[in-house]
Amino acid sequence: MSLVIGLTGGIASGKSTVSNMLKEMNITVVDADVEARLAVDKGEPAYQKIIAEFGQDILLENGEIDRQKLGAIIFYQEEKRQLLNQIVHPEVRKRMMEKIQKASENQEEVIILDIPLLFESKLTFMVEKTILVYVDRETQLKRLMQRNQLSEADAQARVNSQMPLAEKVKLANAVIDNNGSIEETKKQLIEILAGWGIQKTYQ
Ligand SMILES: CC(C)(COP(=O)(O)OP(=O)(O)OC[C@H]1O[C@@H](n2cnc3c(N)ncnc32)[C@H](O)[C@@H]1O)[C@@H](O)C(=O)NCCC(=O)NCCS
Ligand SMILES: Nc1ncnc2c1ncn2[C@@H]1O[C@H](COP(=O)(O)OP(=O)(O)OP(=O)(O)O)[C@@H](O)[C@H]1O
Repeated sequence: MSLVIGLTGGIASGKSTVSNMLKEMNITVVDADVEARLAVDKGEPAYQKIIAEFGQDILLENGEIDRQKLGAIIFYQEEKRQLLNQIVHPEVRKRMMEKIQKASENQEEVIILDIPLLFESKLTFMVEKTILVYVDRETQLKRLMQRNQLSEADAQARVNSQMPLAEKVKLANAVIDNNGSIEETKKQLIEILAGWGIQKTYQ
C-alpha cells in the first residue's frame, strides 16, 4: 500500500506551488480541483444535476458551465455552496479513490492528495498524514487578488468560504509556512518528508 498524504491549505495559500515541488520529486499528486473540473464536464452526471439546480443561465454559449458565474453565486451564498458541494464532492471522492487504487497497484511509495477542503469536507479518512500550507491572511488575500485579478471584496468572500487557516494549523500533522521565499518552502517540505522516513531530492 502507498502512503497517502493529504496536502491542504486555503485558496491561494500555495498548494499548487508545493504540489509542483512534489512532482519534481517524481511523487504522484492527485489534484481535487482538477478532478472537480472533470466531474462537471458536459455529459457527466454532475453536469446535469448542476443545470437542474442552478438553471440554464449557468451555461456558456458552448454549453459548458460558466465557472465565473457559478463562483459569483456560491462564494457569496452558503446554501448554494452546500448544494454545489453535495453534487460535486461525491464524484471527486470517487475519482480520487480510483487514483489511489492505481498508485497502490503500481507500488508507489507515496501518493499526495491535494484537497483544499480536506478538513471542511471531513475527508481525512482518505489519508494517513496531513500537510498544511499556511500563509497569513494578509498574504493570502494579496496573492489571491494578484493571481486571479479579483477585487478585495471578491477575494475576501472566497477566503471567508473556507475554514480559517489558523484553525487548520491545529488539525494538521505538519505545517509549511509559505509566507517566505520559495526556497524556504522547499526546505520545509524536504524536512517534513524526511521526518516521515521519505528521503527525496528535487529532480
Ligand atoms: C465554484 C467553481 C465553479 C469556481 O471555479 P474556478 O475555476 O473559478 O475555481 P477553481 O475550481 O480553480 O477553485 C479555486 C479554489 O477555490 C476554492 N473553492 C472551490 N470550490 C469551493 C467550495 N465549494 N467551497 C470553498 N472553497 C472552494 C478552493 O480553494 C479552490 O482551490 C468551482 O470551484 C467549483 O465547481 N467548486 C465546487 C467543487 C469544489 O468544492 N471544488 C474544490 C475542491 S473539491
Ligand atoms: N512563497 C511564495 N512566494 C511568493 N509567491 C508565492 C509563494 N507561494 C505561492 N506564491 C504565489 O501565490 C499564488 C497562489 O499560489 P498557488 O497557486 O500555489 O496556491 P493554491 O493554494 O494552489 O491556490 P488554489 O487553491 O486557489 O488553486 C500564485 O500566484 C503563486 O505563484
